[in-house]
Amino acid sequence: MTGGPVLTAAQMRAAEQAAFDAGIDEYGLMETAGAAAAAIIWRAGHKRDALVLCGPGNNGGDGYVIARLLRDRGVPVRVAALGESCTVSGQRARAAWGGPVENVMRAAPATQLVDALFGTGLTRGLDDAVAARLCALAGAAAISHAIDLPSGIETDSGAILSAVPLFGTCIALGAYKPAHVLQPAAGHMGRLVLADIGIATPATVHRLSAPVLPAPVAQAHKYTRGLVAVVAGDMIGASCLSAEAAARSGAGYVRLLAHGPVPRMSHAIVQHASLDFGRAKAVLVGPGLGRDHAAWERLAAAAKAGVPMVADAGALWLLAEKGWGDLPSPAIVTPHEGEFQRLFGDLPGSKIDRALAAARRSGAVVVYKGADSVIAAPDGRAAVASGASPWLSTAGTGDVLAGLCAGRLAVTGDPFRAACEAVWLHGEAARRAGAAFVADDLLESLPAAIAARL
Ligand SMILES: NC(=O)C1=CN([C@@H]2O[C@H](COP(=O)(O)OP(=O)(O)OC[C@H]3O[C@@H](n4cnc5c(N)ncnc54)[C@H](OP(=O)(O)O)[C@@H]3O)[C@@H](O)[C@H]2O)[C@@H](O)CC1
Ligand SMILES: Nc1ncnc2c1ncn2[C@@H]1O[C@H](COP(=O)(O)OP(=O)(O)O)[C@@H](O)[C@H]1O
Ligand SMILES: [K+]
Repeated sequence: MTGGPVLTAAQMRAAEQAAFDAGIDEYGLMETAGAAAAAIIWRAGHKRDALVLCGPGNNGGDGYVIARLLRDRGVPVRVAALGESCTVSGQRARAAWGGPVENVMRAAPATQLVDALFGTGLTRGLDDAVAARLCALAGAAAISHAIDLPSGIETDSGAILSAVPLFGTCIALGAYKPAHVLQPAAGHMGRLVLADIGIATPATVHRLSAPVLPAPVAQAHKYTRGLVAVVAGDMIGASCLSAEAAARSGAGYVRLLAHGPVPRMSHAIVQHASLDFGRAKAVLVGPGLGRDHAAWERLAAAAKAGVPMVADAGALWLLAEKGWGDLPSPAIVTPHEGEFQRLFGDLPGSKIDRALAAARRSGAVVVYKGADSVIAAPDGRAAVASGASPWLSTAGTGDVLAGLCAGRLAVTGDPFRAACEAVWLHGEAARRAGAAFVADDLLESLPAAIAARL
């Protein structure tokens, strides 16, 4: 499940250095990167007039290469720079451009804007006047491209260091960087394209991609396909949403462990008043569980059963309050921002770093939810889902995700894979549900979302 590598600035520099050590020419790599970006820009804009903004480093160097190659294709191109180039490759690229270089602050707008001011070398926000000029030029352009990153964005955290416009396209060079997939930065890129620059980019963090899901084998029966036990609590609606999602996740059997009356629900979900974990391949605790002593006893009983567990909502609150104890292995925890803070406190670094640290500390796969959801495993792997529908920000969608995690865990037995599949299916169900949906509507979309990935 690899949707493209995600490398920090330092990891990207190490990948480039390894390529140089293996004999790749430094300026040649800039030419390759510039050519890949120019081809993408050409496809979008053809011969529409273009303004390329070039910074002092190698990102600016890419800009000079792009300007030259677009000019070679007959595009009316102007270049505007922020001062001189201060890298050897950047100077060479500027010399190869050979044309006039205007001042960024005075350059007139064009139909196409290419931002090659700063990339992974940005160390601080742009001066206010430069940032305002960048926003004005991007706003005046019909087509805008950011090279590697929109200028003003911190590569490793996705923080906005100075005013950044919304770019039509961002062309990531060689690998994605955390800012391409983390908020708020990712919200400044309409479309994200990964340009191959021909170097190896080994990574343990990837962008989440569409899974390939196995259909049941010919001899399958309901127990071989995985039985999910859902521990219900007083807020029974949430427990039912989770059970319904688990029942549409590809699992063979869902048992709802509810001691009180249950509202209308799929008749395929089997109800038990007692905590019966027999044959369960995964147990889900948390949605609708509550936070009282009875809730704690139900969580403790589920943990004691030794079945692979998904803990969400009320279970996370109780774990934060009373300590982790003996959480079964494997386990998946699915905190949103507030639950994450409560469980793990103020961890340093990006959302990816924090999710990885939490996974290491807890020994569980962590699904750190939000507009950018990070799925992290204790062994250091992570996948980042960005671009999910903001309509998901409605009550109960987390219960659906927790049910999907439990269902896929029962099917696969692999917590990282299960969590990745669940997050993808959740996002895909939301995409299919359209706008202004409620959490229940996601359930309707799940079978089609699964069918599309068989
Ligand atoms: N290695 C390669 O061959 C390849 C690299 N590639 C490309 O290189 C990019 C990385 O290049 P890079 O490391 O030169 O950094 P870059 O983003 O151009 O900026 C650094 C310069 O900006 C300056 N500076 C920083 N912040 C500033 C601010 N707010 N306002 C003003 N100045 C500021 C900083 O100076 P300083 O911080 O020291 O003051 C430094 O001079 C990468 O994103 C990709 O596009 C591709 O071509 C593939 C081949
Ligand atoms: N702005 C957003 N864009 C995309 N996905 C979102 C956004 N806000 C929330 N989500 C997703 O919606 C779900 C909400 O879960 P949660 O906060 O636990 O809600 P609840 O407890 O009400 O079910 C999570 O999967 C989260 O990743
Ligand atoms: K840039």
